[in-house]
Amino acid sequence: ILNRQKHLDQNSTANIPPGSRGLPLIGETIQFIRAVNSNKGFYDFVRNRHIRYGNCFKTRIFGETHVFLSSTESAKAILNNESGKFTKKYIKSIGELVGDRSLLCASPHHHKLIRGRLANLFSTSSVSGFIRQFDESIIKTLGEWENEGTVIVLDQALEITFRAMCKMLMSLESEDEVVEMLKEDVASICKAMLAFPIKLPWTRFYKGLKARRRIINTLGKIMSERRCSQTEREDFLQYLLTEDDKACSDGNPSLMTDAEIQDNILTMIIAGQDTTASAITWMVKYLGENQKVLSLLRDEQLQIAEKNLNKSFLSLGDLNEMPYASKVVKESLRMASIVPWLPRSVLQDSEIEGFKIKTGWNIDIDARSIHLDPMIYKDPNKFNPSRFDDEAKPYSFLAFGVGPRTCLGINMARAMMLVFLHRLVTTFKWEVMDSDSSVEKWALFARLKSGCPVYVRRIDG
Ligand code: HEM
Repeated sequence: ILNRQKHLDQNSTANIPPGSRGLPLIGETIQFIRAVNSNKGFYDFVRNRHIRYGNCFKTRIFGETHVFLSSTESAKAILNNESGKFTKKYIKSIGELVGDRSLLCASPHHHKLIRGRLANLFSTSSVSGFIRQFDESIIKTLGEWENEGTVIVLDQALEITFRAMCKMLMSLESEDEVVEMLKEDVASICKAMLAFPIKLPWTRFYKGLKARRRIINTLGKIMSERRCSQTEREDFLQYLLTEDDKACSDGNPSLMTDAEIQDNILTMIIAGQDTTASAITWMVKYLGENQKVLSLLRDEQLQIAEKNLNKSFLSLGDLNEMPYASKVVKESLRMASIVPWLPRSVLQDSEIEGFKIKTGWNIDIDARSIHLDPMIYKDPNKFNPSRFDDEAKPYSFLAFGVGPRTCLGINMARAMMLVFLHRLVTTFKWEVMDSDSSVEKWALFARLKSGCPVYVRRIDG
C-alpha cells in the first residue's frame, strides 16, 4: 500500500474509498447502533466492513462520512499530522457530553493551550505521589476481598480507578458523599456517548446531558469552596486554581476559565476511569487463561515483594524494575484495544493510500485491526507478552495513540496497571469463572459483559 498523501489536483486518478453510503440521510447509522446494542460491541460494525472492503473503507453514520484506515503508514501520516491537514474530532454526542471546552474537542489552537496547562499536572513527581496513593488504596481494597470467594473484577476496578481519579484530581475521599453521586453520573455520561443525539427526556442521550449538568454544578461548588478554604491541597484542581489566580494577580488574563477547568476535570475522569478499569479487567482475564505467563510474572513480582519487605508502598523506581510486568500490560492493551479507533477530521482534500479523502470527512485510524494484523503481530490472538522483547514496528502499538494527541495519562494508566498487578499476583491465585468474551452493550470502551468473575484464594491461605 502506498502512503501517498498529497493535494488532490485536477488530474488525480484516485478513487473514492469503497463502502456503502447506506440509506438517504441516516446512512448506516442503524447498522452501527445495532452493533452498539449487541454483545459483540460497536467495533463489530467496523470489523465486518474491514473484512469486506480491506484497509480503507467509507461509511456514513450520524449524518457524516467516516473513512476507516488500518495501516501503520496511514497511522503515521494522520496521527503525527505534520501536514496540518487533520484535526481531532469526536462524534457530536461525545462532544456535547464532555463539553466544547474539553481538550478532547477544542480547536487545534485552543487544544495546544489547554494541553500545555494540563501536561504540567502529569510530571514525574506527580506520578510518583500518585503511585503511593494508588498503592495504599489497592492494598485496602484487596484486603477487603475474602480469603476465598468470587469477585467481579470490572466492578472492583471501576471503583478503584474512580476513587483514584477523584483523589488525584480533587482530593475527594471515598467516604465523601459526593463521590458516589459523581460515579453514577459519570456512568450515565459514558452510556450516552454512543447514543443518538436526541434530546427527549426518556433518551439515553438526554439522561447523559442531565448527568453532565449535575457534575458541572458540583465541580462549580467544589471550586468555590476551594477558593474560600485556607487548606492547601496537593491535587490537580488546586494547581489549576493557583496558577490561574497567580496569572490574574500579575495582571495577566485568566489561564483557564472556570468552565474550562470544569470541562477538563470531567474529561480526565472519563478518560481515566473506564479505560483503565477495562484494561485491568482484560489483563486479569488473559493472565487467568495463560498460566505460564502468570507464573513468570509471579516470579518477577515475588522478587520485588521480597526486596521491599521493609517498605510499605511501591515507588516509581520499583515500577521501573518490572520488565516482564510492563510487557504483560502492553500485551493486554494490544489484545483488548480499549480505544478501538482514533478519530480525526479532514481539514483539506487529501489523497491517502491512493484514495480521495474530502474536506469535512471523518477519518478513523482503526487501532484494533492494526493490533490484530497477522502481518504485524505473529499469532495476534495469542497472549504472548514476550513478543515485546523486540521493539514493536513503528506505529503498530496504538493503545494510547501517538503524536500530538497521545494520551496525557499514559504514565498514570501504566502505573495503575502495574501496581494492581503487583498486589494481585503477590496476594492471590485466581480462576476465571466465566470465559465469555462478549462485551457490554453501549460501552464506549471495550468492557467485558461478564465483568470477569474470578474465584480468588490467598497465596498464603
Ligand atoms: C489504560 C488506560 C488508558 C488508555 C487505553 C487510554 C487511551 C487513550 C487514547 C487512545 C487517547 C486518544 C489518542 C488519540 O486520539 O490520538 C487518549 C487520550 C487522552 N487520555 Fe487516555 N487512556 C488511558 C488512561 C488515561 C488516564 C488515566 C488519563 C488521565 C488521568 C487519561 C487522559 C487522557 C486525556 C486527557 C486524553 C486527551 C489527550 C488530547 O486530546 O490531547 N487517559 N487516551
